[in-house]
Amino acid sequence: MLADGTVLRGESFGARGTAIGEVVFNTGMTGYQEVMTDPSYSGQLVTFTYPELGNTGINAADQEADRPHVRGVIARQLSPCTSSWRSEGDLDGWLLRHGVVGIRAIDTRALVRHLRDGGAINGAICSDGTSASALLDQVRSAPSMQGLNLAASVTTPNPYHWDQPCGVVFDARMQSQPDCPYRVVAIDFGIKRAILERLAAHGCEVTVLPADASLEQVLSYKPEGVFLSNGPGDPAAVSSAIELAKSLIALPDLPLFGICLGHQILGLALGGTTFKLGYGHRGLNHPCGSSGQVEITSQNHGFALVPESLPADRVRVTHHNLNDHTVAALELLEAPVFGVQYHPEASPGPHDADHHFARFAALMASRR
Ligand SMILES: NC(=O)CC[C@H](N)C(=O)O
Repeated sequence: MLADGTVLRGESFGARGTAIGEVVFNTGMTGYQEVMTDPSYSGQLVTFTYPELGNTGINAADQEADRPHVRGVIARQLSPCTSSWRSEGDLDGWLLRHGVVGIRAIDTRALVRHLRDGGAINGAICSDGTSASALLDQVRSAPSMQGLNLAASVTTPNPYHWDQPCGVVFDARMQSQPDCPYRVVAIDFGIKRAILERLAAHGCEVTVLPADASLEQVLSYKPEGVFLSNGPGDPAAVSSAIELAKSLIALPDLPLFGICLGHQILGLALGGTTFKLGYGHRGLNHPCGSSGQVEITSQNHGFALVPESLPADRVRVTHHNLNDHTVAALELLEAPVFGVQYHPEASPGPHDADHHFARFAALMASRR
């Protein structure tokens, strides 16, 4: 049920119950497990446009966090294959174990057209017999994504260390090992594991700190570079991080790199503002670029920076999303600071944008 009263009927899978959240859609043709475990999807009911989910089961290597973070899953159909080679079992049983409510046999194409025309909207998946009128009341009283700080609910409670690249080596340009690893502090607003793996593949030894880390805490690790992670919710609501970013930008010559929510926080710290996109960018084939250079990118965001709000004398927009010309990446002219709205770590998605990690490593290398 959507907040506008639209009702679609299907069959339950995963856990039974009621899940209320923002209904969005992802157009990727691979990577359902990575999407479901990406903390940036917290609070969302994700409609998968790919018509069949579950054919590769659940695998340890595909986890972006140690549990699913989507609030609910909306599918056309589940794969009938349930063979036993899968390391952690099948999608249905995994969602059940983690209490995530799913619905299948939904006309996902009709639902996506509805969301595309009307915008992302709150909704519910319900398989516990709640009456339609009670459900609609619950959906209509659920908070809007705008103004929600969800980073606090998914960040790590304690600092931890990460220095493991993933087992797969794609291409020599996609890794580098300096004699001594770069000391990086990453602020965790809901960090994906693949980001930590890509930082490690480019020679970083990462200390991950909670979302509310102070400037003193960050500097106590003597970082050569600071990374601001992806994360769920409204970037403008993560005020402590915006203040932290302002202080980091003001330090002389410290490389700073932000991805998705981290990129939005950099823009906000530079005096910019964000707005909510109609239905967001969630998929694996978004063309981004400038000056004739295009990369195909993995995306998952519902907010974006207002281009005119960025101080033109300090900030250069280096990439635009070529579908709608929104801001896709920026750099600060006076300091080694840059952010990308899309996901260079992919997972899932194409690896075209991995060079952003190499750029961060190069900024640190040149300051040694
Ligand atoms: N993947 C992300 O970091 C998402 C950022 C933010 N929550 C948005 O939806 O725009």
